[in-house]
Amino acid sequence: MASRNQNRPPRSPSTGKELGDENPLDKRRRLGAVGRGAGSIGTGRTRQPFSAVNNRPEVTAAVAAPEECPHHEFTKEEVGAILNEKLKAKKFDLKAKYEHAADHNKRLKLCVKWFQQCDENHVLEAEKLKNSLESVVKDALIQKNKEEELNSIISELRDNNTSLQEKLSKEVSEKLDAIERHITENDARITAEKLVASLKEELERAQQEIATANERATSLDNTHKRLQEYILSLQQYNSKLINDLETVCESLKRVEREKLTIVENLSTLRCHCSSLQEQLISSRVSQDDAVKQKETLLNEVKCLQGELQQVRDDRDRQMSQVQVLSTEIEKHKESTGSSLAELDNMTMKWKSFEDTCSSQREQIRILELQLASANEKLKMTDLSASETRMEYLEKKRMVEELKDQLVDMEHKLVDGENLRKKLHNTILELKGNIRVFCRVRPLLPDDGVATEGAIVSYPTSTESLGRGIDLKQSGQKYPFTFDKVFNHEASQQDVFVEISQLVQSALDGYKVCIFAYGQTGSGKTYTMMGRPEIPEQKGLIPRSLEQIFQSSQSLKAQGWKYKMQASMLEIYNETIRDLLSNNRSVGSDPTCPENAIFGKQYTIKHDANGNTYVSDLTIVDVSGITEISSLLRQAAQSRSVGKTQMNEQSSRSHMVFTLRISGTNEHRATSAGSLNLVDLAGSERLSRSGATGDRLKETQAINKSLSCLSDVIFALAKKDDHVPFRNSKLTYLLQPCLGGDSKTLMFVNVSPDPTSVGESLCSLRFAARVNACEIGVPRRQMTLQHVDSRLSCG
Ligand SMILES: Nc1ncnc2c1ncn2[C@@H]1O[C@H](COP(=O)(O)OP(=O)(O)OP(=O)(O)O)[C@@H](O)[C@H]1O
Repeated sequence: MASRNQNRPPRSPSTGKELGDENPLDKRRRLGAVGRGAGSIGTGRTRQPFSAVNNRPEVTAAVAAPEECPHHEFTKEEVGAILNEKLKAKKFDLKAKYEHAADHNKRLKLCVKWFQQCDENHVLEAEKLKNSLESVVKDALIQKNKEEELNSIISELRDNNTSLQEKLSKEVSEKLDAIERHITENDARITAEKLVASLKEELERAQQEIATANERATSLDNTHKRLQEYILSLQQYNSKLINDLETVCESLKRVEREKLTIVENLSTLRCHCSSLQEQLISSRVSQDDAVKQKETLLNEVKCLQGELQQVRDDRDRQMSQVQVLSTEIEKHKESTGSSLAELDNMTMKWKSFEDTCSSQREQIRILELQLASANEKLKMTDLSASETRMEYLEKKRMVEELKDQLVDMEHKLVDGENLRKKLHNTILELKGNIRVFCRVRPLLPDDGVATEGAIVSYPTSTESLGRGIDLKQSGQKYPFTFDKVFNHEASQQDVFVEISQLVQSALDGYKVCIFAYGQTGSGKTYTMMGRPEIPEQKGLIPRSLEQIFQSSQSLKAQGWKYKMQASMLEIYNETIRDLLSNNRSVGSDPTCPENAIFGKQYTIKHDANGNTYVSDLTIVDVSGITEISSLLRQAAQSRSVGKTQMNEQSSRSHMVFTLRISGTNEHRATSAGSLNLVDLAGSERLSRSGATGDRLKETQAINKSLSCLSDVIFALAKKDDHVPFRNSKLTYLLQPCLGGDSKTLMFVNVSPDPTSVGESLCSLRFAARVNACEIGVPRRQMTLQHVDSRLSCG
């Protein structure tokens, strides 16, 4: 700032204007004033103010009354005004003109006088100035010397000054730089301060975050510890399970060995039993003979006793006769009057009677001997009969014991089989595989006739008993093993027994999916739905629902309450259709556009828990089997069915029945399970189906979605990163069941029809692929509060 003032030109002290801007008259006046001032100093006269030095409004007063003020000082403008003044009076007003001219003259005189005075003053001043100039010149010489000195000093000073200026400019530039630096530093400091402030905020935030993170870390640590404990307990449980598994496997082997020995024992026991039964029968026969013999002997004895009695009666009678005769003889002898002839006669008679008596006595003795021997025989027979009876009772007891053993063994066998199934299921659950059951339907009247025996057979070896199936095609045998194989004799109840545990787990909070796959007419709909109106022919869907309702009723005693919601849809030609919608006309042609429910989107969505939802789908709250039965009837009537060359009533769509089960318990535990039962449309070769028009379109859509299903299965089996679930509505709908954490079971239905052997082979190969698929360990959606938080799971 100082340097800037230094560079400025000097200002006039009176006007404040810069002197460089001063006009020449003002300059002259200023100099005059200086001169007058100087003169006044030199002459000692009173200083005459020269108003030209300033432009104050004295001018007007001077012009107005010059005659009244003989020392009036004229300004340039006044002089100019007086000189240029013209006559303002009228042309013919000479008096006025004269007065004006006199006045003008007066003023001019005054002006001239003032001018002369000024001039005198100037002369005086000039002299004074001259004198002073001389003294000044002297002074000037002195001054010049001084000036020279001063000049040298000045030049030195200039040099100094320049160097100082340079220094100054340098310093100024440095200072400017420093200022700039300072500014930048200031800016930087401000930004740094801002940064510091923001950093402080961030620090605070970070500290807060650290604190929360620490809290989280501690909680995570706790969780980690708990998890580690849980993992440890799981590992222990796992190792215990593995140990259990090993022991169970060993016990299973032992059980199987025992089973084998039991089976052998059983067969030998059966043989023994049958021989014993034969013996029993023969002993019964011999006992019967002995009894008969005894009876005949008893009859004989009775006859003989009768005869003996008769003989005894005869003897007694004859004895009484003899006595009568003897008394008569005594009478005759006493009377001696009877004739000797009569006496001889009588003697003869008596003798003959005596003979008869002795012969009869002999007969009696013989008969008594016979009776004794018969009695002996009877005793013997009785003895042998009682022995036989004893033997029979002993044999009977043995048979009973064997029967008990047999029942025991059969129970053991069933228990062993159940244990094996349970272990097998546990192993599968641990492996996370899709389970596959195979079902072969009986031959139907419309099926072809096999030329070289049946195409389906079942191996009888212990390891594949009930699990193996062999398919014969062109003389070659293709063996397959599944988790269970049901032959054509298996009833609906036999099939249901095997899946009842799986169905039960839906109540326990698991997602369960059962679907039936197979060529058209192989028995999928029969297996899944059956004929609900005939009790023995009810399929898996009605049976599962009955079981679920019964179990939910019995679980009420343990404080569980369940809410169940049912929905049913079909995927027909890649379009979802609501089977429970009341807006839909029943039994109608699926290809007819009038059957579409306008405005309904039916889009499939999966949530984070792997639950599937279909928008706009009718969901019905159900609380009993009667409601379900009517829903199933409604759905069956709405389903798209058509006749094909392979099946009278062929399902032309994939049908999905879903029952969502949510349970709550008094202890605030909750479970959320679901049961998905799927009856797929049947695969069929276009060449065999004989389909045209809409049927052809349907068949193509069915085959495409089933091929998408097989693509998904193959990708899962290969553990591909990308599984094409979205390629079809069916696979996208089944995504949580195929690629998630649900318990999934597939039924592969096989037709024993020899003309379908190619399709059956394809189905069995596909099923074998499915059986090898690992989809993950089933996860239970269950929360248990107040029990053990570690057991809570999604
Ligand atoms: N286990 C069985 N016992 C008795 N009859 C059966 C059995 N399985 C299937 N059937 C009969 O076979 C015929 C075809 O069965 P179903 O309609 O269930 O086949 P599908 O595989 O569902 O065929 P589509 O895929 O064409 O619908 C029906 O008449 C059914 O009653």
